[in-house]
Amino acid sequence: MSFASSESADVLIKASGLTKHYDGFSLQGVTFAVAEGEVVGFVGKNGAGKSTTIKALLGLIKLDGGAGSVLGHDSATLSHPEGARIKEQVGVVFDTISMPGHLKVSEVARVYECAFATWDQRAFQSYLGRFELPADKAVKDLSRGMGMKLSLACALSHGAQLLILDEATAGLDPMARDEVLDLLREFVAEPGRAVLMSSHITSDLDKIADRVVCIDAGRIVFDRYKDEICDQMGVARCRVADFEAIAASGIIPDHELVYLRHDYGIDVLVPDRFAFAENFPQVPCDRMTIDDYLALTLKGGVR
Ligand SMILES: Nc1ncnc2c1ncn2[C@@H]1O[C@H](COP(=O)(O)OP(=O)(O)OP(=O)(O)O)[C@@H](O)[C@H]1O
Repeated sequence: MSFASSESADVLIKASGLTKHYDGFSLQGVTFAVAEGEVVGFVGKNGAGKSTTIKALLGLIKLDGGAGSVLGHDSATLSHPEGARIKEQVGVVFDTISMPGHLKVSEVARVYECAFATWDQRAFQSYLGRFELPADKAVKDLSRGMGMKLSLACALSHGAQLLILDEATAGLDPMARDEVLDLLREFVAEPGRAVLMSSHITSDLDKIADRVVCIDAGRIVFDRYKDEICDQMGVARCRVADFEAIAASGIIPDHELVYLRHDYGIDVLVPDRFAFAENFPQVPCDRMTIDDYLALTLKGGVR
């Protein structure tokens, strides 16, 4: 298991040994941090524990063990009245729209104005324009993608310092997702800010994440800088004979030789694709994507 370190910059989110037991599922000592200036992608299979972790960090569920903190405040206190001021500084988007369906898009602002002293109506209007959201349409009549855009517009319009997005780009078309990624880049470019986003759309994370944290069955299985994965690593597309030759060469130590068999060959995780290409120029070795890395890590075998 590999863990990146966020200790040099200000830590805006900290999960320290979070545990939570449900019937048939447990979060098991989830530990990671998100530092100022970072976009951290939170990935894992369905039911791996991403939303549970996010809810625990936001103080929406009670932990059985460990502690979370958001902007330096204990997660457990965020749902108390004194946590309201901290929550103003956190923009949260879940994959479901949590606004009254009968409200028109233009009226949603009134609800937020009451909830957030920091509500910025001008910013909200500008996001409505940018996302081409129809002001006179009722929330219940929005498409899923439009609803997600509205939730994002709200999350970005109350002066948040931190964005926590749970599957927030699901349901958006590729162009809308690119727009949202641009917004997130703009957001995080301001000092003192960070983004934690869970997503199954790893191509989005390829484009924007600084780090990727992966959870599986309630445990963190890796926490790595994206550049380490995408710029340095590779996937060797091997025939059986290539695989045996790679194993025999010792260029990748046996206990690190992670592979995944397919009908058409064997994919091998290559820690340094440039060194690999020098040693095995005849074996095709692609740049590693986050998707490849997830598949190899979660489904691959170790020789
Ligand atoms: N309130 C609850 N009561 C019982 N079990 C729960 C509860 N909330 C979540 N779980 C269980 O916890 C596990 C993790 O769920 P969670 O929603 O955190 O997964 P996830 O990684 O966000 O999945 P997905 O990618 O499908 O959204 C699942 O097995 C789920 O059924």
